[in-house]
Amino acid sequence: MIAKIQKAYALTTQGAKDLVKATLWTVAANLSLMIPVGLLVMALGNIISALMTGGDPAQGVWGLTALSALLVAVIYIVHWFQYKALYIATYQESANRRIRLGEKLRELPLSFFGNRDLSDLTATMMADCSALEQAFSHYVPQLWGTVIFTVLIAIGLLAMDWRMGLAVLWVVPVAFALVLGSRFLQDRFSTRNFLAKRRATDGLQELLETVKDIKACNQKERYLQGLEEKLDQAERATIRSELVTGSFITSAQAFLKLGLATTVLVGVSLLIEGSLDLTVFLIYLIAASRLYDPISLIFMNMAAVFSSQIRIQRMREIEEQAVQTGTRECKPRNYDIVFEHVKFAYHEDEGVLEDVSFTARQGEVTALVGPSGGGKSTTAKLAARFWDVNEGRITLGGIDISRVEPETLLQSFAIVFQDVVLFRDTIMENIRLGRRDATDEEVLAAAHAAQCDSFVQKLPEGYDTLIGENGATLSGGERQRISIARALLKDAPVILLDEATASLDVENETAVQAALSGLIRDKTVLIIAHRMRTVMGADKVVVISGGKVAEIGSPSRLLERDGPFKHMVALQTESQSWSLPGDEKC
Ligand SMILES: Nc1ncnc2c1ncn2[C@@H]1O[C@H](COP(=O)(O)OP(=O)(O)OP(=O)(O)O)[C@@H](O)[C@H]1O
Repeated sequence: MIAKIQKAYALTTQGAKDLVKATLWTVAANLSLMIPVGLLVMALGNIISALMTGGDPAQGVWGLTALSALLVAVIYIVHWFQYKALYIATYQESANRRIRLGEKLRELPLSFFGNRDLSDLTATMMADCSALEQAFSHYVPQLWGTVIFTVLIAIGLLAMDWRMGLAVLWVVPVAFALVLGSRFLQDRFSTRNFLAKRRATDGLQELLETVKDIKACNQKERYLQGLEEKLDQAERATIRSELVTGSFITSAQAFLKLGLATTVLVGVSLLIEGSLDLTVFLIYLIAASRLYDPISLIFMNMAAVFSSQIRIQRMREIEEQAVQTGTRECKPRNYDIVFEHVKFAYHEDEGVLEDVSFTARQGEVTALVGPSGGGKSTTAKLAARFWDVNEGRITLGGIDISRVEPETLLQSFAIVFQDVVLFRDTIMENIRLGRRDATDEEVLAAAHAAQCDSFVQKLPEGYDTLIGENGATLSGGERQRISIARALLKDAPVILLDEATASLDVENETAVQAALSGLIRDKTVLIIAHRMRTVMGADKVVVISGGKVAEIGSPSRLLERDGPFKHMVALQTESQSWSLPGDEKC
């Protein structure tokens, strides 16, 4: 049963067990709320029998008061346990769910992120987790707890007097049928509502991320119009969904109240007939007045649980994604990277690389060059197993990298991308990301070698200065120097440089290149370069064009041929002499 609950609600084993516990405590809490009804019936029974027999109606009042005090304590204790089981366990599960999701995301291949909208993923991590937290602390255990409680009470009512039991209970299955029968409609409208809201949130996030470009293109009005439309759609979808759910739930709740009328009618006729005791009648009247409220609550909880299904489904989708696996030991005989007939596509039928074969040797700089969109970055990222190849294989020192667990493999790589990611932390900690256990002295030495000193010294607290989100307060060149410092600190045997010095001015570029030459000694260096100046010092050039290897050789050998490399060099030399129209006059 635990396994089924776990699957149905995307919970951990402990979460499923806690859910059962919370449900049982909810049953106990609901049953404990019937204690006052029992006490009331006892008190009324005493008074009625005293009045009928001419005795003292106040007789036994102290005993009843003492019993009431005891039972209030019982109610309190039961509710305290219910609270603990409901909330503390749920929040614990919610924390576990977030950690589990985070762990899962860490293990997922980048292909997963390429196919998913990142704001949608953030929403799953934040909004879906919070909504499920609410569902599991409020709705699900309450729902099942109240269902079990209702069944128990119904059995009791039918057993005591089946005629009165039926008079109270006949409305329950009809009202349930109304809510369950409308589930299809409720699901449909709540899914539409969910998707419309998600589109509006995505639109809003996109606006915030691209506000600079929208303003620069003077498209503010057009963009805001689109966003307004999305917000309107979300509003309409919410109203429709609430209307559909509300109509069915309220109708079912109103229908339940008919039971009170039938209880009175049947009870009074049975009393007149003389086949029903007055105390029993009172018990049914009180029971009917207390029973319908929890059932109404069941209907509301059912609607909330139905609308949580889409979130549970999304959570399950992520949890069931296949992860990249492999051995946790990687001892290559050297650090040569060999591409053997590699074929790769990000999406089916959209091939990016086709039969790519080359070797990047340890101790050499291998430059990947070629036209934009040709597949250079893809090639470099495949070497670090960011994705798995579709055909062929890539080896590191003879080991097929698809057999090595990605995190283990990445220990051998230091990577400097074009788009540097920085965290809202001090510069010191941003550099330490290269090697968590590095001492302050080692971090400072790496920063110095990457030419960070010149701009860090101008910051108010030097290396302890906090930088804004993704280093928004730093220039492109400064961000790149921090990224190079990270790579220097990591000091890994394989280095991937994606146009690492692209954002630097000539002075800094020369200095950083000097630092990089120290870093790359005896290592396998795969560099993606757009500027031919960077490439000329490489040992080998691999020209990748249209996803295929167009040429391989040393820069000097390739320059002797009349191939694509020579053509690219000629084009770039030509473009260097290009100037803005009118410059000549200055
Ligand atoms: N994450 C991705 N998902 C889908 N397609 C992608 C992804 N990254 C790149 N592509 C596509 O793969 C092709 C090769 O891209 P890649 O970035 O490897 O080229 P590149 O030679 O490095 O280009 P550039 O010099 O402009 O950086 C392009 O058509 C690109 O649109």
